[in-house]
Amino acid sequence: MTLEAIKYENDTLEILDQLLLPGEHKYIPISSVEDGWKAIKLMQVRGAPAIAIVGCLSLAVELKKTLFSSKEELSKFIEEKLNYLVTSRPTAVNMGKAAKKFIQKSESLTTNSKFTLQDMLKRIVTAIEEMLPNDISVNKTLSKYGADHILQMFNDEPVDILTHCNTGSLATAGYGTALGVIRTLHERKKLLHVYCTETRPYNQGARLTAYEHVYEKMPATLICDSMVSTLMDRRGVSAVIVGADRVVVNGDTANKIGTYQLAIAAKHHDIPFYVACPTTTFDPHLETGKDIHIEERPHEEMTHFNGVSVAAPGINCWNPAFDVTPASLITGGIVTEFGVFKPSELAEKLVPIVMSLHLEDPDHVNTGPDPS
Ligand SMILES: CSC[C@H]1O[C@H](OP(=O)(O)O)[C@H](O)[C@@H]1O
Repeated sequence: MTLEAIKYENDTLEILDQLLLPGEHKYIPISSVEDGWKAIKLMQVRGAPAIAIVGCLSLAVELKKTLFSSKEELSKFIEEKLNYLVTSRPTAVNMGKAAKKFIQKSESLTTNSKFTLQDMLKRIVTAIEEMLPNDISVNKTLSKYGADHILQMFNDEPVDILTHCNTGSLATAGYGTALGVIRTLHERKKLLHVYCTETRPYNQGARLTAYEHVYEKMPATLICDSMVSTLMDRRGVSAVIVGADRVVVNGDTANKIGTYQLAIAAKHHDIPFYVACPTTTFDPHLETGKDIHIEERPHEEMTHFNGVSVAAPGINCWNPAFDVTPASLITGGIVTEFGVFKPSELAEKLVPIVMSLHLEDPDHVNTGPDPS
């Protein structure tokens, strides 16, 4: 049983307030898109997949209690609300892709006269609700591929893994991406030890990943971000696996700040470095990582801890929430639900898959650029 970041039952949406973890385990209601936007912006819920799921479910909740007079009015409402949700956190691509997908679906249903207003509302809400089980299923599939790939590299011997930030059930619908691979290794009794970094300044590792490890009794050790190179030098790890917020066509990857230097250290120590993400985190429209918008967050996240100042008052700060790891440092591969790819394989092998995915939508009518 994993921790549950998102609860959606009987048309009611609640999220685990991750700002309070690990000290307090409290669910808060999300009753509108505005509630969803604020919770994502404040990082009460975070993690690329979870952001998209909570954002879209907040729309579903609001749709169910709003009256519309026409399909055109409904379609306009959906487009406005989804585009607003995308502004909450710009770096992760998942919310933007989900918005494109559902806006296109809404436009298709509006123009297709065989669907009534009620049909359209039901199909949009159902498609949003399906994000939850789909995410868990996709995470379990990619985790299997990732664990298989790592174990194949180490002759099926148990491995030591290093990970960064939080990519587990608190960042997704319930299983996890990089932490999903670690979970699978643990389930197969092939996880010797997992090291998690504290992940300054928001401390997703110390507060969230360590919480998941302890909750599930995984053999885990917390280290400071600054200890990574010494860990690799003095104790050694078999592989590093991290999540992603946006992977682009050449394999460059935006992920939590600190990932880039983790990859440099892994390269120096000849340790395979993996990125694990569902294809909802893959952006087929950006060729390289130089064009990825990196979110900068409030200085207080660096200068204060639980409201207590831990830095010299008045000092200037720079707080980019993410960095971009060049494809050349992702030496293990990019782990997806379609398999593990070298960064150099993405353009030829993954882009066609991702670009065709939306064609499987039964409501898809080619009314504009693909949402992938
Ligand atoms: C599967 S979560 C992906 C990604 O999201 C996290 O960022 P944040 O906590 O700011 O939302 C982190 O970069 C994870 O690797």
